[in-house]
Amino acid sequence: MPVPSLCDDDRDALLSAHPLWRLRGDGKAIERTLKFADFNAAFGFMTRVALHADKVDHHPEWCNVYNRVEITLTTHDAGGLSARDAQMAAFIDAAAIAGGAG
Ligand SMILES: C[C@H](O)[C@H](O)[C@H]1CNC2=NC(N)=NC(=O)C2=N1
Repeated sequence: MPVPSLCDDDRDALLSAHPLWRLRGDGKAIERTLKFADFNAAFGFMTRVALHADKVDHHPEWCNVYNRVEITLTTHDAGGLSARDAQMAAFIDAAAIAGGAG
């Protein structure tokens, strides 16, 4: 099902509200790298995000190496960024703080 993509102003607002995220070169995604104390903390964070992602049917692209988690958010159904990515970035930022991410 198609999802509306963000206009330029809404994309800029997303980046201002979530300064730890950077716009990917093609403008169609945002990225953040998080570092945790150890693998246990990183995987605990990923588990919380995964359960939430499945509940809201919006799934991150990510990579984990020990205590590092690299996350890309984009909306495939929009061909770029949508409000769903803003909502997911907010959830991830809160979960990152709770998980002690640096
Ligand atoms: C059918 C299902 O609702 C869709 O494919 C959902 C699943 N998860 C998704 N995740 C992301 N990141 N983008 C999507 O467009 C998307 N669409």
